[in-house]
Amino acid sequence: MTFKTLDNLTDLAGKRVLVRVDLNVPMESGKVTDATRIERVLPTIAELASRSAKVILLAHFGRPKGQRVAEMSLAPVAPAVADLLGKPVAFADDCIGDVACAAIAAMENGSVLLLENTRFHVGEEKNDLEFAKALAENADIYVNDAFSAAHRAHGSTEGIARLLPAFAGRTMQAELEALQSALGDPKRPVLAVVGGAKVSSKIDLLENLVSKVEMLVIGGGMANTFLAAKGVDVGKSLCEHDLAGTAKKIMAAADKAGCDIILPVDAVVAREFKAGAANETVALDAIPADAMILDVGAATIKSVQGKIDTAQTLVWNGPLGAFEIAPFDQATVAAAKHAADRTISGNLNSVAGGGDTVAALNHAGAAEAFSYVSTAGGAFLEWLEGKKLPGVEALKN
Ligand SMILES: Nc1ncnc2c1ncn2[C@@H]1O[C@H](COP(=O)(O)OP(=O)(O)O)[C@@H](O)[C@H]1O
Ligand SMILES: O=C(OP(=O)(O)O)[C@H](O)COP(=O)(O)O
Repeated sequence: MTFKTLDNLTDLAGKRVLVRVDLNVPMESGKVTDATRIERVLPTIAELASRSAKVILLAHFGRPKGQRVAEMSLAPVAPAVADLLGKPVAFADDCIGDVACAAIAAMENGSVLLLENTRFHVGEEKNDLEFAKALAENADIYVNDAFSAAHRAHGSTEGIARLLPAFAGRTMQAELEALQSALGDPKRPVLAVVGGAKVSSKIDLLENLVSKVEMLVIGGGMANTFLAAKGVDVGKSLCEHDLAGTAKKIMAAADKAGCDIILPVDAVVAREFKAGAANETVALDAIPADAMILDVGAATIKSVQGKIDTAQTLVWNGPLGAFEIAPFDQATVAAAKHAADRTISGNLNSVAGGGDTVAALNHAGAAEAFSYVSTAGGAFLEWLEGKKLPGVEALKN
């Protein structure tokens, strides 16, 4: 590794250490429903606190686009971090300016403070120098432990690393080492499963991914955009119709690269996005105009399991359906269990990543069996493509 780690830091007593963590955790009614990302950053926080630093946590939540959106406040996450850490975590209502400055000035050595969502400021996503300077002026040292946000060139992931002495946290270090050992030279054939809801931010990745893997299953909300591009009427499903051209380009690139793209052949549809909503499994030419696809159907599950059987390596980001609301978790759970079984029997190297994907694997009881579970989704897909991640690059000497 070409960057400095916590091992390169000496005499931390009283130092203000700004630690970028990824607290973009799944939440329901103000409660954290999957704490994996929090658990992963505890070693860095605990180590810095035990070395008497003032530990200032910096993170984003959701995509508020520079606005103060109450539902995207990090305030409810502070007690969840405190519970798992076993010590108090104070909260400041802003990440820069007087509020942040006063909260940091009040810190004792070895204490922990969480600052409000960095994305409440437009300067964060613009990677604005003034915003990064406003963050940096409250600290002596910067530590980045958010591998899962390292594909974003934002003020708190990239800009600030150029303004303060910058170090990789324990999780950043561990994620890069683990991904290299699991996927640096993967056994082939490699199967990628990509689903979920972040269609526009992940679809471009697929164009390069098809030249790195032999098979690509597209499920979840992502599949709807591909189905629509192929002329399927997807009704009221989550779908980015304006990305039809991109979807076609990816299918053409896959053809050229010899990558087998597997799209759903049937769909579970409902008229409401809620647990227990009345639903039916239909063929693709029978999706009602007033319904939405919330999961892939039984025939698709079978086909995905068949692909898992032929793969030596599995890379998975994004659930196959809206797994948080039963019964639309069925395909994700069935595929996860199947991959877990094959991993346990020694036939598959399985790597999964992404905040919701990890939650889905935990929900399926399959996470423990996977060869490696990364906290990162988009970042690990970009890493897999061989792209340089701005948050990692900025840490290099
Ligand atoms: N067909 C679908 N329609 C709507 N939402 C879906 C569908 N399939 C999956 N999702 C949603 O995708 C979300 C996860 O996607 P994403 O954020 O891309 O994954 P990750 O965080 O693992 O990278 C979940 O909240 C899930 O409900
Ligand atoms: O949840 C995240 O990424 P993921 O959905 O790819 O796992 C990260 O916190 C990055 O969030 P972003 O995709 O809104 O920049």
